Amino acid sequence: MTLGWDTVPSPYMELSRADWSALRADAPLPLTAEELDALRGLRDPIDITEVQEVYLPLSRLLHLYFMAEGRLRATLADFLGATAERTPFVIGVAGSVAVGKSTVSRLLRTLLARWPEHPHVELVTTDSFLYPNQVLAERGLMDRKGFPESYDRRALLEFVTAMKAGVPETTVPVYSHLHYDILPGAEQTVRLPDILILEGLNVLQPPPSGSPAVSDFFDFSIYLDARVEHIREWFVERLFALRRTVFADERSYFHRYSEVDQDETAAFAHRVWREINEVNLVSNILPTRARATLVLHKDRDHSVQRISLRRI
Ligand SMILES: Nc1ncnc2c1ncn2[C@@H]1O[C@H](COP(=O)(O)OP(=O)(O)O)[C@@H](O)[C@H]1O
Ligand SMILES: CC(C)(COP(=O)(O)O)[C@@H](O)C(=O)NCCC(=O)O
Repeated sequence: MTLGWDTVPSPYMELSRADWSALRADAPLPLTAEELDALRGLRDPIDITEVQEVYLPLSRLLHLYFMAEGRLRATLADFLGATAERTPFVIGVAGSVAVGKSTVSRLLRTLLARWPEHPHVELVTTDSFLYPNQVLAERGLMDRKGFPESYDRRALLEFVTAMKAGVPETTVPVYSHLHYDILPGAEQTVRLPDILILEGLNVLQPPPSGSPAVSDFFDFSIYLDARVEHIREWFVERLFALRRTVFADERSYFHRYSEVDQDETAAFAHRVWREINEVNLVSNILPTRARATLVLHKDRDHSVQRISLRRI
């Protein structure tokens, strides 16, 4: 295991997949292949071996951090002569469009809820805090969906603050990928969890000067990383898969792309990637990778081959 300095001092320890997978120890596999199928995102090839070798060690590490955080809270309560407050353990999951954040977040939600303590786990995605298309259009941001300025950052910050302050129940808006917009009047109820997973492109974004960052509330954060060329391939392949499935629905914002030919679909996919998602990745998302507690580096076949873990 290479836990020492390489050539340049780094805040991270680098682990190979083999070293990391040994750290599963005896953590049991609490998931069937059928359950994994139900969690898998479109075209994500994740299988049970990947869960055993990559995500069970992660679940074990998160469990240790979660328990340690509980002890730290008890210590603070002792100091204050008070009883420990019920505060969720907050995990951020960041990374590019199409890198597989939703699969990893849903998988973690299931694995963590099956710990011996049966914690209540809530998963919230930051698309809930995107401005509705009407507001984005008024501000000239329709081609900037997913960029930091396309989110109601104040509302997102208020939500995480409320969670950490122990507010028993709160609601957040609902974003529909089918409609490509916030659904008017719809809301997701979030009951105060033991663990909150907050997933989104920009969850590790530094704050605009003078205000706190969402990530200030994280107890642990995960950045899902891959080479830009590979993510582009995944994005384009996924768009072709969406064309055969979701876009075929007449209510889909992108319905017309289920009817145009392959070349037009390919041109559209490459344009959206090049002009929106790659620009956002390179200018806003990648620079936040260095802020994560853990970085999972995915290969072209989506398997995680290297893990960077922040020293403490
Ligand atoms: N245009 C779309 N129509 C329907 N579903 C979509 C569309 N774009 C993305 N999705 C789905 O939304 C989820 C989030 O996608 P994305 O933000 O790219 O993150 P990631 O791929 O990292 O999970 C994925 O499950 C994806 O399949
Ligand atoms: C909805 C998204 C901004 C992701 O939002 P997140 O939950 O990561 O905040 C993204 O999936 C998206 O739709 N981007 C717009 C460009 C595109 O259609 O790929």
